[in-house]
Amino acid sequence: MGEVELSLAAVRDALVREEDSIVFALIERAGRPRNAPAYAPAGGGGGSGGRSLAEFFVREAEVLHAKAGHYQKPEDVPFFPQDLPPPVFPTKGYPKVLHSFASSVSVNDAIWKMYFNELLPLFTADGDDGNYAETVALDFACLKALSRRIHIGKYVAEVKFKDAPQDYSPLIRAKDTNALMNLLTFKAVEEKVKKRVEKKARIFGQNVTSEDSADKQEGNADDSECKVNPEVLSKLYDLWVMPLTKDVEVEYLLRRLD
Ligand SMILES: C=C(O[C@@H]1C=C(C(=O)O)C=C[C@H]1O)C(=O)O
Repeated sequence: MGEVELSLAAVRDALVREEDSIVFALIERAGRPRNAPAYAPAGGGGGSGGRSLAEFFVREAEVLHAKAGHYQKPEDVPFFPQDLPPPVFPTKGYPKVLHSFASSVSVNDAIWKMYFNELLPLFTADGDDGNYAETVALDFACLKALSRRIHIGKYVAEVKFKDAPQDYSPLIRAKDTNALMNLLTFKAVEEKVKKRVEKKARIFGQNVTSEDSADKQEGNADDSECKVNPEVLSKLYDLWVMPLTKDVEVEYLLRRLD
């Protein structure tokens, strides 16, 4: 997010753009089999600290990204924030449109568990091709795209609060999590989001040849030919991405009047 003027339409546009990154990242990861050894804790020694290759990779990658100036914005949240180094180069700063605590709101632990325990088995084929280093780099791309999308929920919450402080403030003071959740939920929007990500998976994930029929170009490819099953995208959003985005919204709102 870079805009100073926030509107719900602009924030929703940002969420729509993130869908493309998520669908493409999943398509890329689905090009490899499960590769389970990349997720098994390593034996001691060898510099791994006993961690799995996946965890080792994300920790080391985040150190590099932090040095390059990443993780300054509230929607860019590291999975391992402890002891990250400061940027080595000057960063430009960003417009502060959120409450100052925004950067500390994180649901990355839940995203991490969901990704490795629930999602990976749904969209990767059983198997082991030995390409572990490539595999964990692709996992990092998936995790980053998911985390960014979900933490944009902070901006969604800020806009919703600004649009109706009289509705949100009493619920925030009463710490009424359920009522806040109901107030910020738009079921009709959620249904559209699910349909759209499913369609994106169908269109982005088809095999394109120079002889494609018009049908295929309109997204009517057979689902079994898609690189990621489109229903997995709809399920991912329904069960995890949207609920976690709303958890971010609630967590942000609960502290909005501090
Ligand atoms: C993000 C929003 O808040 C909620 C969460 C949604 C989502 O994660 O896509 C969609 C609608 C709302 O229930 C929104 O209103 O756009």
